[in-house]
Amino acid sequence: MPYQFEDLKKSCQTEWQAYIEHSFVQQLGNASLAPEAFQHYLKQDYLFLIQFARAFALAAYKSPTLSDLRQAKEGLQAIVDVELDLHISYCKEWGISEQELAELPEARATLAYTRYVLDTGNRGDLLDLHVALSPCMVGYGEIANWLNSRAETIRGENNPYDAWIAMYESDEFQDAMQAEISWLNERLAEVSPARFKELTRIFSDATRLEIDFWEMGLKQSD
Ligand SMILES: Cc1ncc(CN)c(N)n1
Repeated sequence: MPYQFEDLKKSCQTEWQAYIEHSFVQQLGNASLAPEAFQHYLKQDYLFLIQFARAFALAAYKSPTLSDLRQAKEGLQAIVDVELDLHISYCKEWGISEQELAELPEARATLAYTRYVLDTGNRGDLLDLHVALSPCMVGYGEIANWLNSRAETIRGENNPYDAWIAMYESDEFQDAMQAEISWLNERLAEVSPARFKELTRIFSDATRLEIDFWEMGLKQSD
């Protein structure tokens, strides 16, 4: 049976669920999250996105084909030209200036997660790198869908975090998520059981680091 992205999720079901349904996410959905926790998260996510852009630049370097190279270039461009600009204006709405963002130190959870992804990509090939990136690229889309499926989730102006949910449920993000799943499914269908086992380690590590990122936001730890 060829492997698929769903099999990566099944290989660490407990961790995946702990990531998607984390208290940070639940509190964001029911509008009970402390604004300070969200601001701390937003600041660190700015630093995260910068490193994430570097990971796409690494994906370009690791691309064996023109089509992979184009995909990496588009990913890099989307983060640098769109996502980071959006993030900076969103931070402004939450009282965080661009100057403050530029001077922030990285929290340990940010350092650990982003450098893990970059190191995995450096040591491995393009598939290793994409598997390390996939909890990030797929998880937030799934989180938005999960929040929307819950009766406890408050949507609209009564939830100050509504715009955050809206961003990840947008067609643009959901399409990028599906494209990533398709790319992975094509490659995973061809790997051996031994190779798949290696990839499950990477996927589970990155998922656990996403959990730590939520924890960092919730506890406002540095
Ligand atoms: C930590 C983290 N993980 C995922 C995403 C969604 N790109 C994000 N913005 N930040």
